[in-house]
Amino acid sequence: MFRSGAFVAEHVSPAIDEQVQPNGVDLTVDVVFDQLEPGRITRDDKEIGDRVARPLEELERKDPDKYYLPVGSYIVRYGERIRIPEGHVGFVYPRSSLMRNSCMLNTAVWDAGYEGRGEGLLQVHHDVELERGARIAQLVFAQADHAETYDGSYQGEHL
Ligand SMILES: O=c1ccn([C@H]2C[C@H](O)[C@@H](COP(=O)(O)OP(=O)(O)OP(=O)(O)O)O2)c(=O)[nH]1
Repeated sequence: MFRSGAFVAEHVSPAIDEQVQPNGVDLTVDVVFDQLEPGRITRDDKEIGDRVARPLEELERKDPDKYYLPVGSYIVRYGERIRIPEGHVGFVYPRSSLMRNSCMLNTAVWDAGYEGRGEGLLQVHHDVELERGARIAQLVFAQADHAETYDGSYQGEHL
């Protein structure tokens, strides 16, 4: 069973009223990164390629609160601290207005016990303007059995 947005909001901070939806909580964009170098995934380890935060303003359109993103792919860090409670698994979907603007957010599984400010893969298929702090995604919780809780290398990231 998927939980209500009000329940999800108890595990997301900050979560103002505007972010709380019937079935989940909207997440905002905090930082957008360009990946600079290849990463590496081996049988027993992984390495994240170097990245750099994109500037918040561009030469011709000075507005320090906005990202102007040309077609490409980017890593985004969400603005909220997220905690996945025991007995649950989290999923993040793009906000439909993002998708309707030819952009997509690719996401993975959010494990029970994880806590941090997570990341997503933003695919921009048509240039787009995103204000820092704008809502771009929605987190939902499903109830789930599990043996252990998350204890990986991303635990506590960006808190
Ligand atoms: O779109 C997502 C999905 C998950 N996470 C967070 C929550 C999740 O619990 C954690 C680790 O995800 P996963 O287990 O898929 O990553 P991994 O590459 O297997 O890392 P580890 O070896 O630490 O398990 O990353 C995100 O930030 N973004």
